[in-house]
Amino acid sequence: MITVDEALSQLFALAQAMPSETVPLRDARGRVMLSDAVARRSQPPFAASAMDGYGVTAGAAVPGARLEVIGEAAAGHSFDGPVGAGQAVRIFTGAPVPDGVGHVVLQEDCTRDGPHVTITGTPGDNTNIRPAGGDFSVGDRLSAPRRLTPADMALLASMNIAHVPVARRPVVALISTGDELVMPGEEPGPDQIIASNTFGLLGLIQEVGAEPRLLPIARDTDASLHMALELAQGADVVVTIGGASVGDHDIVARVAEETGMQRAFYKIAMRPGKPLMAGRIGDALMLGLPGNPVSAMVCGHLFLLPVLRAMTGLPAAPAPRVQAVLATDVAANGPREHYMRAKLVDGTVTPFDRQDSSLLSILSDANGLLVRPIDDGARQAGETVDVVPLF
Ligand SMILES: Nc1nc2c(c(=O)[nH]1)N[C@H]1C(S)=C(S)[C@@H](COP(=O)(O)OP(=O)(O)OC[C@H]3O[C@@H](n4cnc5c(N)ncnc54)[C@H](O)[C@@H]3O)O[C@H]1N2
Ligand code: MOO
Repeated sequence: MITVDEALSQLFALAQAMPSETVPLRDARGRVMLSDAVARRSQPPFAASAMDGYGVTAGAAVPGARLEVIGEAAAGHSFDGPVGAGQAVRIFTGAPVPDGVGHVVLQEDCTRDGPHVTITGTPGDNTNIRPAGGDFSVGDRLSAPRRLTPADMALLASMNIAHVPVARRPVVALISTGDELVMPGEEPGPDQIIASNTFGLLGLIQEVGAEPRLLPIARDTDASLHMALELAQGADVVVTIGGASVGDHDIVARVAEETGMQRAFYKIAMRPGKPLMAGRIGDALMLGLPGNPVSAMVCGHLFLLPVLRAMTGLPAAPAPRVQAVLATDVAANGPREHYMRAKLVDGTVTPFDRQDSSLLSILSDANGLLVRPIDDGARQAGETVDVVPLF
């Protein structure tokens, strides 16, 4: 058995980088931008008013000043002439600030009478003027690689970038295996259960912006699994679920190898998730996940997602961890790294009492995996531990 870290390094070495494609900004949410975006303009492109009010010279922003209103500036409608001593311009939020204006006095601090305005309040030190380029300037960069957030999309739009070079979404073929499985909505026989892992993994794959391809459930026969693997051709990653262990019906490793899979490793010193296998099958990376529902999902978080991120150009890094304070004592750990389903609240982590790898209700309740290193001693409440946050 190899360690989780060793397995992850091998997976990163096996993972192929996705080619770049250009997408319209409207389709860029969640995609990984592959090269720096360079601002094509400054924002704001001109000194802009931050408030509705009156633009006056710097010296005129004093209580009692009475000024002649010589024009109006609104967003999209600038006032061209300069503004001098004794003059004011009616101005609105977002309008270019005319030459000569050093202060925008809030209209709440002004009283208008016909062609004049009197400052009746106290303007204060804030000029209410946003300097040109105060947000960003031409040539400023949004650095790549990065997974584009809604805020990034707004920033790119503001930089006048309409198309973005992004990594192609990795296509992930998902093959559940087992005679006992039926799809949700179907009528299971008395000895059957619903293929749940498929949907948990589908969600994880979607979460990182990859493209799941749900294949029919493969039955526990060579022919059925061969057919499923054939249908997976063209995918960038082939994920099988179940049939990875040592039972008579656990045929995935053998059949995949007959199909040309070159195995990189099999079995990890971890709990849950021990019978994980990986290799290459044709041009694709193959990940054979254990069938126990929680094992499959934990392997999804710890291996599949980091690999998909790396394939799209993000740094090859393990699942992010945070530190938390143990709420309860935990017993010494054994020779496998243990990822305990746990609840993380305000920096304090509590493992669930029941840790069986079949318990999806517990996994659904959990929002973190408490990491117990190999042969870690007993730990007391109050000690600091690592937690992999779940989503
Ligand atoms: N003698 C041994 N038995 C087992 C070992 C071992 O080392 N020696 N390892 C155990 C561990 S750990 C795990 S994990 C499981 C993994 O086994 P498989 O990958 O072969 O999975 P299956 O046997 O096919 O299924 C296990 C369990 O999960 C259910 N399952 C499978 N696929 C799905 C799915 N898509 N959705 C929902 N549930 C699924 C399946 O019905 C079984 O109940 O092996 C242990 N055994
Ligand atoms: O490793 Mo199994 O995944 O412990 O249930």
